[in-house]
Amino acid sequence: VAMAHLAGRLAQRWCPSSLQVISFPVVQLHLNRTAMRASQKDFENAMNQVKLLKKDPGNEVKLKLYSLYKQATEGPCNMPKPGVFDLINKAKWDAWNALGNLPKETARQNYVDLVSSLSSSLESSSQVEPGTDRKSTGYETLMVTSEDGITKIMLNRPTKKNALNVEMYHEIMHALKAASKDDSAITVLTGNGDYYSSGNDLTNFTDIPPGGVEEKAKNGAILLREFVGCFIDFPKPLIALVNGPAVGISVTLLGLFDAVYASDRATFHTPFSHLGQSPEGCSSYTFPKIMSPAKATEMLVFGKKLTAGEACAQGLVTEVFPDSTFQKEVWTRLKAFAKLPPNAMRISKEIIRNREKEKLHAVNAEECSVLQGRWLSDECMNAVVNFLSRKSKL
Ligand SMILES: CCCCCCCCCC/C=C\CC(=O)SCCNC(=O)CCNC(=O)[C@H](O)C(C)(C)COP(=O)(O)OP(=O)(O)OC[C@H]1O[C@@H](n2cnc3c(N)ncnc32)[C@H](O)[C@@H]1OP(=O)(O)O
Repeated sequence: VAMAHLAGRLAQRWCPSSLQVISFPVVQLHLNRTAMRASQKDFENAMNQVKLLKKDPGNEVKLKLYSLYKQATEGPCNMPKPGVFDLINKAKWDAWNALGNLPKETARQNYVDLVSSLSSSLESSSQVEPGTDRKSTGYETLMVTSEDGITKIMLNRPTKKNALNVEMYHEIMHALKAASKDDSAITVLTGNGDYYSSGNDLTNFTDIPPGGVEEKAKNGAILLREFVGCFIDFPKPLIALVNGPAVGISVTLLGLFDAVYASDRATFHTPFSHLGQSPEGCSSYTFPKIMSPAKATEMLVFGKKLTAGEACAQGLVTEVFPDSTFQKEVWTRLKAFAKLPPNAMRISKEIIRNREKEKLHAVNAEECSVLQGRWLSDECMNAVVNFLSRKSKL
């Protein structure tokens, strides 16, 4: 009740038609002109574009804009944390602080990318006919952009370390289906902020439907099976850019990608036993094949966390880059890949992957059915309650 009350107060303060939160970084603009680099002009243009947005992009996006602006202009957050009752400033502080040591240049680039995706999605969503699926143009939990033959799907809940809530599962499926049909040659999945993803959002376990926990677990297994199925069936080269730590399902899915590039800040952690759960994303099959059964056991059963270098040595990661040059180096490479003949790439992927597809779907079905049982276990319920009560979320 207290949380709902706080959320209500927050919404009331942030829902006026003006872009209250957005206007904050704009009026506080103090550009350090000596530190200008190539993208400074894009950054300034993006700030101007923000002022011209016709639709309110929502609080989550406004916080993101705010935090990227602060990171890009001032660097990592070193302000004292506002008190718990100073809701707006605390939310802003949290968003900024969540960016950790993200380099100023990357923050500036992310700000520009975010504004560009907002401008196109909010403009075109105002043109769609009534009844058209809004998610084909605007996403709540993702930033999807397409240029230079590359569709980029960016997980965009940085203040929650890009944890996958139910909406995000649906939006990723939607974005993958759209990417499989668009005219891009390759598709990239990455994370916004300091994390790639912290895996399944543990609050997914909290809203219990009238049918009780059994119904919840059954629906979860159906959703998970469909979600992983989209990765198994994805027809174009699918590349993960692991920009920071990855946990749980965001790690296991990597076995279904065609290439995995990682920053040296990334770590790979699948604490399934700690959570009373079991492997998914076909990892019970792909990981032993990729890295040997014993190494897979260390990760999937004992929850050993790997560094990017270790994950690369074990074949889960294709190549590791220093964080400071990660974005520049991988995007140069991806742009070159995207110029290759797209049909040849599809066909080559098909011949590499297709003979495994049936097996992967069978593994996926089995893993989901086992997990459905795990979600009802005391071990799992206790682990979720422990995480959520860590900061009095329950
Ligand atoms: C039964 C129905 C299910 C329906 C769904 C079906 C599909 C499920 C399929 C997959 C099942 C499981 C696979 C997995 O992915 S298991 C792995 C789950 N993830 C975790 O256990 C990670 C939990 N998070 C953490 O341990 C830490 O947050 C962190 C990632 C190590 C970061 O620590 P930090 O100290 O740097 O930051 P922190 O303050 O904790 O986090 C910032 C805010 O983000 C929230 N948050 C982070 N991760 C999650 C998460 N996975 N779920 C929910 N919330 C998360 C965190 O609570 C903070 O929020 P706030 O600022 O306090 O509000």
